Amino acid sequence: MVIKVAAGIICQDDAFFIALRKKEQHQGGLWEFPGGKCDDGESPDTTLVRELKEECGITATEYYPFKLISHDYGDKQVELHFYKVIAFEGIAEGQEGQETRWVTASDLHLYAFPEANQAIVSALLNVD
Ligand SMILES: Nc1nc2c([nH]c(=O)n2[C@H]2C[C@H](O)[C@@H](COP(=O)(O)OP(=O)(O)OP(=O)(O)O)O2)c(=O)[nH]1
Ligand SMILES: [Mg+2]
Repeated sequence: MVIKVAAGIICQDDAFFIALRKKEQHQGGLWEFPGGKCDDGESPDTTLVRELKEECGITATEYYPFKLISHDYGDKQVELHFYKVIAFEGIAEGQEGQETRWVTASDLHLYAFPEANQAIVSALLNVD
């Protein structure tokens, strides 16, 4: 079964907001763009807004689809809907005790991301 996920590449002043996945989570100990699984019948847009509120305390107001990545981790198959979030209300802060950082594109290589994110990290280096 493929797990549908929405994740937000939150952009502000040439930096991106990333969060450290908890050790006990799938792909734990690696950095991520905040987001989570779509509930049954939920659109990725709706998931994105819900998860960013829950995990980062922000309300995304302007966002657009950036890349769709399907990846098989062996134990889990995911379909990741990555969005660029270019405007939001509130201050982005980890709401679940997770470590977070604002990182420029050129510093993203200093952080270890899940395998499925490699194409995103490369695209961010080339695009912005
Ligand atoms: N959020 C997020 N998930 C990612 C990224 N890259 C990546 O491979 N994933 C994978 C890890 C997980 O298998 C899945 C997302 O699950 P999640 O743990 O964020 O889901 P959730 O927030 O609904 O968490 P939970 O309630 O199940 O704990 O997608 C990423 O950049 N952001
Ligand atoms: Mg999550």
